[in-house]
Amino acid sequence: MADKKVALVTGGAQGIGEATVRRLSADGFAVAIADLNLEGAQALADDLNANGGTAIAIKLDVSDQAAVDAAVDEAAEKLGDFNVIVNNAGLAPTTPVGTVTPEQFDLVTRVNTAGTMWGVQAATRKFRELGHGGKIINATSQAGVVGNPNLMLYCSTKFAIRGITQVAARELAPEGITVNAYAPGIVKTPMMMDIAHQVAVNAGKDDEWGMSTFSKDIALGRLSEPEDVAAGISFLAGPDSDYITGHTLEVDGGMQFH
Ligand SMILES: NC(=O)C1=CN([C@@H]2O[C@H](COP(=O)(O)OP(=O)(O)OC[C@H]3O[C@@H](n4cnc5c(N)ncnc54)[C@H](O)[C@@H]3O)[C@@H](O)[C@H]2O)C=CC1
Ligand SMILES: CC(=O)C(C)=O
Repeated sequence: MADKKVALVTGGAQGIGEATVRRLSADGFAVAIADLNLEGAQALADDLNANGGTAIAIKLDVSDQAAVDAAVDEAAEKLGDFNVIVNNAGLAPTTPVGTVTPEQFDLVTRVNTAGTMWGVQAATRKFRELGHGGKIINATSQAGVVGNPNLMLYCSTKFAIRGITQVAARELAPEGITVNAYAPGIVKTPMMMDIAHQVAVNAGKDDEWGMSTFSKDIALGRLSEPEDVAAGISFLAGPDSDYITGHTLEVDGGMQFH
């Protein structure tokens, strides 16, 4: 048995994933950073290992089911246990109605929806092998709770991820496995900068204007830092959330109330 609990974070090399890796490491987890961007993941692992943490980097494309299985196996073998998966990797192209192509549909659905499903299945298999429960945490979005203009394809995957979360939560509860999701709002990451840029280009405006169009509905009056979301994920990964499953934690500064 490892002396630290073990978490794997997909898309962990930048943005919300990086903040989550840093937060879970500070919480005492050994962390596997699984990302398409191996160089970024390795640099982050090196930084954590040099500062008292325990981390490994794994090159992973979450749309490849066998690769997700192998990443979970590698994390468990090298870090000595497996307790939490954060299915965080995702793609968010701007797709006004009329612009989605079959190729784009396949790519985004394979990464966001299938990638999450492969993560849920791989973690479940590993928890069963190890003979203990665990925590599965999936990235949805405020755009998985309400439809967002210009994000039809992305929204379809983020709504689907809430469905995956609820089904898995009901099925896996008897095995001591909880399954929850987090729904960030507008977070200052490379993904969000790209969306704001695209919206600005379409309107003939600058990036600052593009980002400001997203901030007007936030009750708390500021955009989200990646660390705000990581704090919510830390709660879902830790013991204080043991009696919560099938839930979507909206970490969005109050973008919608229902
Ligand atoms: N930034 C935001 O405002 C919001 C983000 N989210 C969700 O949070 C999650 C993280 O978002 P950000 O940090 O903003 O994204 P980001 O684009 O800044 O970072 C994503 C990371 O995932 C990796 N990645 C991309 N495709 C991958 C694949 N096929 N396999 C493995 N790794 C892959 C990238 O290399 C990158 O390191 C995503 O699921 C996103 O949909 C949800 C709501 C708002
Ligand atoms: C990227 C995203 O999830 C938004 C804009 O809600």
